[in-house]
This record gives sequence, C-alpha cells and structure tokens, in this order.
Amino acid sequence: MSGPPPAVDIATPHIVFEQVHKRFAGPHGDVQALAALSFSVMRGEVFGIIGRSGAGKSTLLRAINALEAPSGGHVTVDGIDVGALDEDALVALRRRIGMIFQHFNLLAAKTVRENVALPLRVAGWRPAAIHARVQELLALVGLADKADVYPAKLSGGQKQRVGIARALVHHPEVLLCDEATSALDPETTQSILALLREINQKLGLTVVLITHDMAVIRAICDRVLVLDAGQRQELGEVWRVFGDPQAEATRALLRPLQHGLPADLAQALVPALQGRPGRAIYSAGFTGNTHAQGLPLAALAALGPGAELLHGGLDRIRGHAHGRLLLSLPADTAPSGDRLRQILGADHLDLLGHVPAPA
Ligand SMILES: Nc1ncnc2c1ncn2[C@@H]1O[C@H](COP(=O)(O)OP(=O)(O)OP(=O)(O)O)[C@@H](O)[C@H]1O
Repeated sequence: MSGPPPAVDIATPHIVFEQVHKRFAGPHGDVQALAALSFSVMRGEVFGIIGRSGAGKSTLLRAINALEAPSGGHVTVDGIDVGALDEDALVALRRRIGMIFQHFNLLAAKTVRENVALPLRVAGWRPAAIHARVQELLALVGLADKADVYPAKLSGGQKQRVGIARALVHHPEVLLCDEATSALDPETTQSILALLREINQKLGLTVVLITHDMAVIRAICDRVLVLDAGQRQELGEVWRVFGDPQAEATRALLRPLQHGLPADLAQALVPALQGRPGRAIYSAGFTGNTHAQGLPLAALAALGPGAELLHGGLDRIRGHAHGRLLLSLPADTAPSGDRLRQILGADHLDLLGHVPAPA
C-alpha cells in the first residue's frame, strides 16, 4: 500500500451506540432485537461480538452502516449520527465502511479482477486508476496471480480474500465482518484471521466482527461484547472476559472451549474418602491475571513428587496465559486449598472430589 499507515489511537471512540433499540414486527408480536444497547468501539481495535443465535448480532452490525435503522437511540461513526444522513451522505458513509460476508457475495459471471473493480466502476473511477487499485489490493490479499480467474475456480479462503479486497477498495476506516470465516475449514480460517489482523495493523482499520466461533474471538479480537436477547451482558478485553466470565450467557458460550472433566475421572470421583487412602482432584484455573507469561514448571514441581497433572492446558489470549489444569495429589499430604492456589499462582482453585486408592 502507498503511504505510511494511519496512526492507530485505541483510546478514541470510533463507533458509538447510545441507547439503541430495534424492534421488528413478527407474526407473534414485536421482537426486541436490540434493547437499550450502549457501547463504544475504539479506533483501530478488533472488536468481536458474540451471542447465541437470535441474540441481535447481525442487527447490531447492520446498524453501523445503516442497513438497519434503529427504532430508538443513536449510532455514531466518527461522531456522525448515521441515522441523520441523507442518501448521498449514506453512500459516502458506506464507502468508509467495508463489509465481508459468510458466503462471500461474489458475482459468479465476473473474474476476480472484475469483482474487486465493480464498486470502483460504480463510483465512476477511470479504467487506469481502477486497474492500479485492483492490482494493489490483489497483492495485499495474496491473489495477484488469480486476477483473471472466475470465483468457481477458487477455494473458500481465496473467495473470502476477494471479498476482503473488494471491501477495501475505497480505503475504508472500518471493516465489518459478518461470520466471515464460518464457511471455512479451520486451517483456512486461521489464514483469513491472520490476513484480517495484518490489515488491521497495516492500515489501522477498525474491525468489527460477529461470529458464533469463540476460537475466532480468542484468536484475533482485542475486546468482546457478549449479547443476549439484544442486551449487553458483558464487555471487556478478551482475555479478561474469557478468563473470568461474569455473565451466564458468556459461560454458556464458552463451555465448549473448556477442558471438562474426562468421563473416566468423573465416574471415579467421590465427594469424600471417609478415612480411606486416596487422592484429591483439584481444578486450577488461570485467567491471565497472575501468570501473564505462563505457569512456571517450578510451581508444579513444588507440589511434590506425588502430584500428577491429569488433564487440561493453557492457551494464550492476546499475551495472557489462560486455561485450566486438573491435578491429582495424595489426599493425606496435599496442602490446603488456599496454600495450593498460592503455590500454583492460580486465579481459581476448586476441589472437585476424591479418588479412592484401589483396594
Ligand atoms: N427483518 C426481520 N424481521 C423480523 N424479525 C427479525 C428481522 N431480522 C431479525 N429479526 C429478529 O431479531 C432477532 C435478532 O436477530 P439477529 O439476526 O440480529 O440475531 P443474530 O444474533 O445475528 O442471530 P444468528 O446468529 O442466528 O444470525 C431475532 O429474534 C430475529 O428473529
């Protein structure tokens, strides 16, 4: 891309929702898709929105570029109330806000080059300028050699790269991603997420994405908003929200990511040993607060030779170690729960139960 990347100022609100409501008339009465929703997306951040199906994610995303008009409240982009714009101003706003979609929305009868060029043609650009801009964008998304190929000959990941190139033609300041990786396999998802991060950092774009895939949020978002029934449940840095979810809706969404108790262990657990020999089973939770870098192995070694690491693992979310470990310790010599938490530097510690020694 030409010129230096724009300065990223993560402390400046870029998109602001103020008491936004949206009601739809349904066959069984009104549906409240968004309810008194207030939050800000900061300039240059990657902002994720999660919530179960019907929570209001698409309605929220579409309110940013005025594809959906709120029933009440205000959405502002760069201080401009998008609800107050006339048709011409709306066209200008939508050029500043690119959007990509789950099913790519490419025109099958047009080549990659023509698909990316289309918004520039509509905007009345000259052919030479269009050619140069399309070349630049295809190079950015890694498709310089596919310019004359039709979409049917592209993989899903390549189609999404075309979608991204097309979304960037007008040098937008915001990129909206509507389930942009939901139709892709995990490996391709990773490559598209890496591209989105690169674009965010190189071009200083604010990225707002909705997804049902918690792993996507964990991989690239700075902050996350959890929606349920159109209401804000919680909002914060991803490592904090995922490490220590406060809302039941968040806990429910995160359950599939957690290392649960393996079935064989769950069956063997008893609440108390009642004088018999056996082992205590603990769950140690790490939310990125205590060990930003990772759990020192010396902390595990300090538990003594009888300690066993049974299950679990640590992930890194935006530079914070986060996860859960299941540990087994001889019940008669195990330190108290508080002491154990201190030794490990765990943010949470739970005694899950005991396993009696074999008779
Ligand atoms: N055009 C519409 N007419 C009537 N009801 C609508 C319309 N669009 C959305 N809704 C309703 O508004 C609520 C929120 O829908 P929305 O599509 O924003 O949720 P979502 O979180 O994006 O769901 P999903 O993950 O399934 O896409 C749902 O109850 C939905 O049925």
